[in-house]
Amino acid sequence: MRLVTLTLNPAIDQTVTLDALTPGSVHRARSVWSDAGGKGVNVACCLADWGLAIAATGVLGQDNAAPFAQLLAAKSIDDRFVWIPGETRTNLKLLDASGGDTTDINLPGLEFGPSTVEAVRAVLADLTGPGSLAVLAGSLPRSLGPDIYARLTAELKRRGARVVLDASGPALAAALAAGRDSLPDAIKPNRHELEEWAGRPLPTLADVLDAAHHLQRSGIALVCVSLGAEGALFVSSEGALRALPPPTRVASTVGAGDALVAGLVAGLHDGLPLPDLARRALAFAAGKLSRTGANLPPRAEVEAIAADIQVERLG
Ligand SMILES: Nc1ncnc2c1ncn2[C@@H]1O[C@H](COP(=O)(O)OP(=O)(O)O)[C@@H](O)[C@H]1O
Ligand SMILES: O=P(O)(O)OC[C@H]1O[C@](O)(COP(=O)(O)O)[C@@H](O)[C@@H]1O
Repeated sequence: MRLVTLTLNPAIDQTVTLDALTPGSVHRARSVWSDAGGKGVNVACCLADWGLAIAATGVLGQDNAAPFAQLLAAKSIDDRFVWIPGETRTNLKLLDASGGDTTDINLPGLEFGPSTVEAVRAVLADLTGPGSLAVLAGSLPRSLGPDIYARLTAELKRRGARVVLDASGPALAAALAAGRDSLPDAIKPNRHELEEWAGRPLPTLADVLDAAHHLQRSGIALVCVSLGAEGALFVSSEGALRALPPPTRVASTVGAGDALVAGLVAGLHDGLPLPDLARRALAFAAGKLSRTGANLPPRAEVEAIAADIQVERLG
């Protein structure tokens, strides 16, 4: 199965560790480090660590290319990015050492026009066909309309590929408003993104489950809702279940959602039944949490984490 990820708005994640984050005051950082990332890049990194052959495409700036070129080469990811003049954005991640919380400041990113979109579409057309799987992930540059994921999903589906979508806001809403044949095969909103789509708060697990069921019945084969430290909920034709994260030493939560998506893809790749797929997804997230950057522990360690993950059937 050919696997490809798309990142239209990648980022260099600059993580700044502070003793404590106090808005409005001067901080002296304890440490700072940078990781080339962005949602599809991170998914590709985790899948490469797991041992799958993977291509990554999207749009990157030529002026700060080195960290991405090095990362993709180091992980043997097939680099199919479209490189354009300018700098890929840097996103700030403020890690508060007192409580362990991370505050994300995500910048808008490089803008580009229709000819760059055409170049990306051509790469996707070249990389996908019947049996392939594409992950479309992350925010969109401001120069693009919110229907880009909906259009790309429809094209990929027509070509016989499966689509996993990790998006938010209007881009997610547009993709979920498509006709049944053009819907993504799997989505992974977090609770907040699902609430935005639903247009109402979803305070209880039953509320989240209702919204996820609604989406699954509308034609999305697999709906996974990530719930941070509370784990994740999975709904497919096999039923609904919740998986609980194992006790984990958290080095960085940045990219945990992307690792979860990578675990879903690895599970879909192997045709796992829903409970095992959920365990694998949570194990990818837990494995990544123990490390900085989009890095997984060795495969045997991830498998051992998966074996211990508690899964409970819902409703
Ligand atoms: N603080 C945490 N403790 C344990 N597991 C976590 C924590 N934060 C995230 N996770 C794991 O990572 C997954 C994705 O995290 P989440 O924050 O929901 O994603 P996103 O970054 O997309 O919002 C969760 O489903 C959970 O398994
Ligand atoms: O594409 P967006 O939504 O702007 O998010 C980009 C950010 O999300 C990340 O991919 C991390 O995402 P998660 O923590 O949700 O897994 C970072 O690498 C990047 O800074």
